[in-house]
Amino acid sequence: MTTQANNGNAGHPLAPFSHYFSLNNGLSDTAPSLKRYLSKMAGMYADDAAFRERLQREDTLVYEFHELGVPEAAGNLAFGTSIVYPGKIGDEYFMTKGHFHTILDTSEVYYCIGGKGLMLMENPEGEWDVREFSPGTAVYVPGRYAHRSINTGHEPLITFYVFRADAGHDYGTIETKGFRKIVVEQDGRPAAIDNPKWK
Ligand SMILES: O=P(O)(O)OC[C@H]1O[C@H](O)[C@H](O)[C@@H](O)[C@@H]1O
Ligand SMILES: [Fe+2]
Repeated sequence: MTTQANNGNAGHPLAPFSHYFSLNNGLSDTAPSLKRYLSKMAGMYADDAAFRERLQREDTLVYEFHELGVPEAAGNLAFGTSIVYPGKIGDEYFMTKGHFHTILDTSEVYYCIGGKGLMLMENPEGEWDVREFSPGTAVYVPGRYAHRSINTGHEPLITFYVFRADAGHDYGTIETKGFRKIVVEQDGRPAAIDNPKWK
């Protein structure tokens, strides 16, 4: 049985609820997913020519995620699944936009259900890291770290995430500066290299 989140009364405790996500494709059949198509990611990939060429052919679905609308109140947790599809723009793997949390100090956990990939992370102090996703691996994204999921495999990368519901998403910093590193295929393997566009 699946019951929906009670979206009202921010600041009041939610009633208990449960929700279904498929272990096969990460999707829920009881709530719509938010879909991010390639056209929403202009300027984010290093190879602008490859981006334009792909977009002319098709506005590909790069990733989608379930967001249940848990009120952004202190004490609540937001959770759901995220599915990044396999593909590349030039040599750079399909990925999420990535974001800092508006409340910079708030962390997040991702648990990989399917596929293969990396979590790319960096903080304002310039420290960065990549952690591998494979089914069964949980990745802890500490507070202060911007984070981007990257699919380095040939199947959808499916993760389940949980974070403080009032954390907020800061996309502007990544949209204007980018991540310090990008992940590209080199000699058939993923490699984190300096982002030529990083400002
Ligand atoms: O927000 P993006 O960087 O586009 O990534 C998409 C989504 O990925 C994960 O599922 C996060 O937990 C969500 O909070 C996020 O919105
Ligand atoms: Fe996040």
